Amino acid sequence: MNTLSDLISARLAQLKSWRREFHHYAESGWLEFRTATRVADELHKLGYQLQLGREVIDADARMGLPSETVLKQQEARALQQGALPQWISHFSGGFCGIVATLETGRPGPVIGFRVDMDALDLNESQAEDHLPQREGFASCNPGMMHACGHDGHTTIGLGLASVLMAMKDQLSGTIKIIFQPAEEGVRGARAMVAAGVVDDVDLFTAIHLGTGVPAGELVCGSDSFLATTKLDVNFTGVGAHAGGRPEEGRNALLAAAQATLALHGLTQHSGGVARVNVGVLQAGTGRNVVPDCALLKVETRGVTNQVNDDIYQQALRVIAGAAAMYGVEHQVTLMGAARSCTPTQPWVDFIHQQAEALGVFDSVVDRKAQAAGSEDATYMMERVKQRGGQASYAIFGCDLAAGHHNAKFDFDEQVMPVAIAMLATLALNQAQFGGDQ
Ligand SMILES: O=C(O)C[C@H](NC(=O)Cc1c[nH]c2ccccc12)C(=O)O
Repeated sequence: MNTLSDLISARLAQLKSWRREFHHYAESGWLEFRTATRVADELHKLGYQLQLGREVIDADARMGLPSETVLKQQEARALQQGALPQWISHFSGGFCGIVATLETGRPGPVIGFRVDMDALDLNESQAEDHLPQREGFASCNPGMMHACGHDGHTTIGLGLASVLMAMKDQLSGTIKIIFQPAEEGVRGARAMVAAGVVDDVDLFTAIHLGTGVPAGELVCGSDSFLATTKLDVNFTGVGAHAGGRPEEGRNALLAAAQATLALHGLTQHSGGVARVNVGVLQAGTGRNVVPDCALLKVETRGVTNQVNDDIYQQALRVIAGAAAMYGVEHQVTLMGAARSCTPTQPWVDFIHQQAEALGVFDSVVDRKAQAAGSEDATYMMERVKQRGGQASYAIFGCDLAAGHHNAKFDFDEQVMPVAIAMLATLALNQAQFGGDQ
């Protein structure tokens, strides 16, 4: 009988080829058409039961969806770039989610894994010292780049699916692998939770590679995610002749500018860390026109859901106040959201103990004080916990060529087999959970 490590070794070339394909055809959030068709096809060939598109994405719970025009254009482009036509109808319109299920037929819990598939809105470096460029697999899509490692996550999900199917006679319970769109901007997970994809999951693990964790280290229960809300604000004023009749205008630019300055003062909270960022301010149309339009792209963050909710409510008051000051209309659109969430300690302990026993890590830690980012997998974790299940977020340390969200980001591909070995071990040994650890 093949051991887990033999099965993974036999797939190293396949892993590299998948990862480089996904990297080359990078697709931003809600536009993962080519990637999703390829993932669905591989999972189908492996023999997984698939739930696709609208079955796993609640249309109304999607946040930050691109326009109909962009969705159509990008789907057409994906087809030109080799998206598989037999699968595309499931994902059409921004429904690029997949859940692969393996029912072993033997009693046991439902163990769930979540990986994400989207790229960032970023141009990839074309410098020769950037390995993906040098080796010919840099993104072919302008303004879209896998600069956070989700190409690796997608590959880890497929590799895990492949080895678990090969070992299915040794598994019990049910295995569920969730491929999520639109993690960037924290837009996709809520829609999958609303569609019920984790409602039957007893043991849940989401993953990330890199994030500054050194190569050879595993963080079993990352717990440093900030709750966050992303919002677009459109101010609508009245244009007027800036010299002749300025008093007839209603200045949307000034409202947006006033709001921006006030928003950046909103980070005081006795509950702990709070953040506000206005990342984009666009306004006006011409030098001698009182600006009648302005757009702000804003995010709030907080160490707890409560802190973020409080800051968000204050932000809404500041925005409304700034609009009122200048007599302009304003409209707020929710573009994304994520929660803070603590992993459940028994599952963190189990991952820790299984990782030590696997013996492929130099260092295994429960948690790590980290740069403060956000993650919408926290929605899934919260839902699983609500139902009495176990949930955690594991980070696989690895060497990075440059930081996340940088045009020269690249990760050492050796992390992929390590992550697959770890996650497969959890699935193989989950019957031991809750017993004598
Ligand atoms: O809010 C978002 O858009 C999600 C995005 N998420 C990440 O970057 C993932 C992440 C979370 N924590 C870390 C720490 C370092 C790198 C990346 C991360 C963020 O925080 O801006």
